[in-house]
Amino acid sequence: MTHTFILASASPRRRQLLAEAGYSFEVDPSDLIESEPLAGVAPAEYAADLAWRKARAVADRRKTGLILAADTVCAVGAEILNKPIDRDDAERMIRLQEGHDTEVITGLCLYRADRPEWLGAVEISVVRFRPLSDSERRSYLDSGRWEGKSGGYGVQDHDPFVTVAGGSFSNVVGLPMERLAELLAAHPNFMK
Ligand SMILES: Cc1cn([C@H]2C[C@H](O)[C@@H](COP(=O)(O)OP(=O)(O)OP(=O)(O)O)O2)c(=O)[nH]c1=O
Repeated sequence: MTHTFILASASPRRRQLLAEAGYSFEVDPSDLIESEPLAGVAPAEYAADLAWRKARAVADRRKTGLILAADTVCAVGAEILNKPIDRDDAERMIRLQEGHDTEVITGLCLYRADRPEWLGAVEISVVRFRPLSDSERRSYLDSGRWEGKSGGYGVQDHDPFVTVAGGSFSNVVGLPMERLAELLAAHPNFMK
């Protein structure tokens, strides 16, 4: 079964995952300015809230249609890692994650602009981050592959220092495809 979504995202990874799974959709990014997490906010709460706000921003503009939005963050303990703002920030994030099992959390929101009604979910995967030598770290940071990616890495880029040790791979890349399919199957009336 295919569904027509409005994908409220500028992420090429989300676009690719949805297309590969055979969903029909158009792209209309939210352009939401992502606020930094407030102290004490749990990563799952933060990601779910941002996904909802991205969906809501597009729903307000479009007035009709089924909006799909997501937000992915990495977490080391309670510390939330968003997209690095520059190379130094990427280095800070990489160093924080080295030698740890980290969590990658994606908040997902399906929002019906015409009613309005929404469904939300949060998916958590575990990523194992091995320590890097100084020269490995430097050459990785020089590569710029950290740009636009939460935590400063892309598990899909096949960098040898990160592996998914638990949970969904697509969730780490930005969209938990299994969870999306479950949500749609569990709420058939939502689609009508
Ligand atoms: C951890 C990780 C994140 N990412 C990406 C997915 C997301 O594009 C990005 C997290 O930032 P997001 O704010 O979730 O998304 P975005 O700004 O790219 O796009 P939009 O808000 O318009 O939907 O990090 C990877 O590509 N690979 C990874 O391994």
